[in-house]
Amino acid sequence: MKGEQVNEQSPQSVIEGLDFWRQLPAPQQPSWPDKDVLDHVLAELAVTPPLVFAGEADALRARMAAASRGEAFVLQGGDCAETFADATADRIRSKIMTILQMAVVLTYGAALPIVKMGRMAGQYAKPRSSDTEVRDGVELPTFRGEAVNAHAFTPEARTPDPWRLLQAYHSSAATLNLIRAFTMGGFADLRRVHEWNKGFMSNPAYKRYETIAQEIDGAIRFMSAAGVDFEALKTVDFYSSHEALLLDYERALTRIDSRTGQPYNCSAHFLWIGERTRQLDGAHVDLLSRVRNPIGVKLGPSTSVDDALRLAEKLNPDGEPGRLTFITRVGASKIREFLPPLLAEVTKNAAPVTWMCDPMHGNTITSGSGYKTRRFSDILDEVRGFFDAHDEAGTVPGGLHIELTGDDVTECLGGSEEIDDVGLARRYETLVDPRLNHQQSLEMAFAVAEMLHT
Ligand SMILES: O=C[C@H](O)[C@H](O)COP(=O)(O)O
Ligand SMILES: C=C(OP(=O)(O)O)C(=O)O
Ligand SMILES: [Mn+2]
Repeated sequence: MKGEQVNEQSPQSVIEGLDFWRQLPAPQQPSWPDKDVLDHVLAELAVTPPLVFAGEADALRARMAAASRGEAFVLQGGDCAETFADATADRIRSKIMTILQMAVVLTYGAALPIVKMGRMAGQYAKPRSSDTEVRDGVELPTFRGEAVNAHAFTPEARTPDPWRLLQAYHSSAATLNLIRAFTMGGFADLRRVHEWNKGFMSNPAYKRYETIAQEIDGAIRFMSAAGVDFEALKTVDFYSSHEALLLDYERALTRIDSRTGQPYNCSAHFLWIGERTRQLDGAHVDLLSRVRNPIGVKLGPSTSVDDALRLAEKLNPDGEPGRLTFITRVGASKIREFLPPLLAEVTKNAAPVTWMCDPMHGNTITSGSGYKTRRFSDILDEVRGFFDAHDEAGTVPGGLHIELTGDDVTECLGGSEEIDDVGLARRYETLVDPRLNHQQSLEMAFAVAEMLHT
C-alpha cells in the first residue's frame, strides 16, 4: 500500500507517507461543518513558520534519552486545556514560575538535572469520553478544546469552527515567544527561583518540608561560597509539548527539515498520543511514527503488555534512545499491580523507553458537590507506587507529567492547605480536568523530593 513503508524511502515517498493516516481510523476528530473553510485554514497553516526548530527537537530527544538512563529527570506540566484568554503575560509567567520552582526542588531531591517541559503553547485540543453533553434536557456537542469549539453551552459556541485552528497556532506562537523570553532573558535565574521558593516556605502550612527546604538553601549557599558561576544558571532550556490529537493541524505543522530531509512535527518539541487514540493501526500512531520528534504515549489501565510491545516496535523501530516515552496513568489503586509486569516485559523485549508517570488521569473522581476533581493524596500515592515499582524492577523512573497551573485555583482536593469539597467552589476555573494549583504543585515537588532523597 502506498506510503506504508517507513524506512529506506525516497524523499517523495516520505512526504506521501505523511498522509497515509488519512486512510486509517482517526478517533476523536471534530465534525467540522464546512469542509471548504477547513481546507482554506489548513492551506494557510501549511505555509506558516514552524513553531519549533527541528534541531531543538533533536536536543530534547537526547535529554529524554538521558532520562531513560537515569541521568536526568523530566518534569512536564501545564493545563489540561489551555485557553486563548489565558495566554496572557501574567498567566504564562506564573505557570513558568511554578514549573521552574518545582524543578529546583526536584533537582535537589533527585540530584539530577531536570528536563523542563510545558503542556504549553499548543495544548488546545481535547479528547472526550462523550460526543455530546446534556444540560437540563438540552444536548449539544461536547467541548473539545479551544482549537475546535468554545466552552459556553450554546449551539453556536459548541459548533466546531476551523478558524480556531489558526487562532490556536497564533496563540501557541505568542506563548512560545514569551516562554523563550522568560527562560532565556534572566527571569529563570536560579537564585531568583530559590527566593520564590523561600516565599512559599514562609507559609506555616508547609512546615513539614522545612528540613528539605533548609538543605536546599544550604546547597545554594555552598555553591555561592564555592564560587559557582551563577551567571551560567540564568537561562534554562524549556520545551513545549501537547497531545497530538487534531491530525489535520498536526499534519499541516509537519515539515521537512532542511538539514536532514526528515519530517518533524514543528508544532511542539514533544508530542504525545492520548490514551483514547493509541490504537496500533490507527491514524494517530501512524502519523507520529513518521516524524522524528521525541514522542510519548499515554498508557491507561487497559493496556496489555502486548499493546506496549507493539507500540514500541511501531513507534521506535530503530530502538533510538529518547525517541519513545511511555506515560503511565492508571490510578493510585492500580499502579502497584499494573506496572511491574509491564516494566519487566518491556525491559526484556523492547528497545529502551523513557518511563514517566501521569498521576492525574487515573485518579479523577466526582466530588460530593459534583465537581470533577482529584485528591492530592491519591496523586502522591500514584507517584510513590511508580517509584516503588521501578525500584523493585531495577528500571528507571524518568519523570512526571502533571496537570497544573500557576494560579490560586481550587480544583484538586487536599494538600496542606486542605481544599475540601466546599472549597472547590471558591475558584474552580478549568474547562476540562482539575489542575494542581501553584501551592499544591510546589508541595508536590517537595513531597516527591523527599521520596527521591530518602
Ligand atoms: O484531559 C483528558 C481528557 O480529555 C478528559 O479527562 C476527558 O474528560 P471527560 O471524561 O470529561 O470527557
Ligand atoms: C487527555 C489526556 O490524558 P489521557 O489521554 O491520559 O486521558 C490529557 O493528558 O489531558
Ligand atoms: Mn486532562
